[in-house]
Amino acid sequence: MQMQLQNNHNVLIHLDGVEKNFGAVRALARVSLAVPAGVCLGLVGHNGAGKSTLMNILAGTLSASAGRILVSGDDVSERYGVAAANRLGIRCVFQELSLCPNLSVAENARIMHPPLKGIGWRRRAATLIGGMLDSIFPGHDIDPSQLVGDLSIARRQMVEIARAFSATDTQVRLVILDEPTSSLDGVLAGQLLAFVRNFVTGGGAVILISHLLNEILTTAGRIVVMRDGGVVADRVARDFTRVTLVESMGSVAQEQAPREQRSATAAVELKVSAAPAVQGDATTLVANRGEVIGLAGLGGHGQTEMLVRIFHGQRKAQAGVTVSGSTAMVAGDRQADGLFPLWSICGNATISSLTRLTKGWLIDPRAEARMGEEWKQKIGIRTPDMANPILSLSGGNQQKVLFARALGSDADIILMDDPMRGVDIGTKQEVYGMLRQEAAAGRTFLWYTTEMDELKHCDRVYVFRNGRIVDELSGDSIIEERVLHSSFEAAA
Ligand SMILES: Nc1ncnc2c1ncn2[C@@H]1O[C@H](COP(=O)(O)OP(=O)(O)OP(=O)(O)O)[C@@H](O)[C@H]1O
Repeated sequence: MQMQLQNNHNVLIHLDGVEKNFGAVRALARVSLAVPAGVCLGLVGHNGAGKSTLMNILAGTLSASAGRILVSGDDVSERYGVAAANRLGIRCVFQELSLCPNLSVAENARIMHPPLKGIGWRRRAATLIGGMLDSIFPGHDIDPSQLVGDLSIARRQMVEIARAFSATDTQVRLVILDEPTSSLDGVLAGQLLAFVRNFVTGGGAVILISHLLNEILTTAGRIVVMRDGGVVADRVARDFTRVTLVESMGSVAQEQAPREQRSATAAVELKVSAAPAVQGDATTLVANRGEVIGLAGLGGHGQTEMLVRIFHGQRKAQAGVTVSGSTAMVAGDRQADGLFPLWSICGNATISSLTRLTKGWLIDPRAEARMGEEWKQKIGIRTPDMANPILSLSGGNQQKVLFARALGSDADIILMDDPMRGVDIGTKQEVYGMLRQEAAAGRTFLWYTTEMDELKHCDRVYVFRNGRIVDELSGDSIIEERVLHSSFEAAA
């Protein structure tokens, strides 16, 4: 099989028996992978399975501890790195976005394209990136002269993707997309996946990493499944169903039952009442004790601002916002708003519970470690030691820590800003169960999600458009068509 792959001219690059260790952690154990041209290769696996590590080796940003890298049958392991990958036309869109926030969109494009120099380079860089944004995301509203730091996380992700596909002197042959749609709403994700299908039809190669299995099943021609640092399946996509894919990842496919209706006789206790700053009519978002309230609509239409308004409303009076109880927030942009990058995993998980963990004037380190350990087990944080740095965790495991921080706190109201970004399917199912239990015990959740499937866990859903609430759905009316209809119709 391996010989076959090496001799196959269609194979762009071949990793053979690649290993990677981070201290005592074996991230990759003898992984072999052939990347063919003209194919979208789907790469799936649980959080911490080794997907990003493998892609970093392919992109040249990490070197393997052992194993070989073959290009057109030649062993290039000794001289492989970022420069070699660039020469080969291999690009990577990393999970943690890598744009410089203090530079404009065009200037960020220039960093990847040294040929854009001399008089007028800024204009040419703007034309290059603007053109690629138009091709991938028709109708986008990103101006190449905008500062990246001023863009929402979704727009940053779009720029990063467009930059990876744009070419000057080297033809783009392989683009690695590590959870590219994690911050995009359904419409933008659809545009990207359509572009990917076109790109591979034209002979390019894409490796698509995603925890959204529908994306993988509808876009990939071949699917590779990783588990615990190894490849456990590598087959044509049509050989998989959603159920067999989940099973090969080591999880059990559970049909998501819709949330049970709350009893009509349950006592109603208002926890949050809030109107968007630009609402302009009497519509108000209302959340009662024990309710799970969804915030939906196209990305960037005021949902995050609403959550932030409620979060601040608990601390400082704000017009149109009433909050009865304490709040905790699970941030959507974990890099910018969520994590303390220099702290340990345990420190990050327990920071919102310090009052409970303090003895006298000091934090009790044993109580803190106990709480960290408890959440490690409860939510499955994959690490040998909770005292390790937070950045030693895979992206999805970092996100689990943010959940642990909020759910482990005493807050009555949990605000969640698209909180399942990068979380694997097995963990998601456990978290949904936890949310139901916590809601039944009296906690209130306000949950902005870009995943339609998650709305069925909500009691009521508010659809946002242009910063305003344009629809309120409950029970059987929480269906995708209705959400999409409201998201678009209201614009007319
Ligand atoms: N810099 C690092 N230091 C220590 N351990 C690391 C480092 N980077 C990754 N690891 C470990 O390597 C393993 C694989 O991580 P990797 O990021 O490749 O997983 P992944 O499959 O991409 O997960 P996710 O779906 O959460 O993104 C994990 O156990 C992770 O904790």
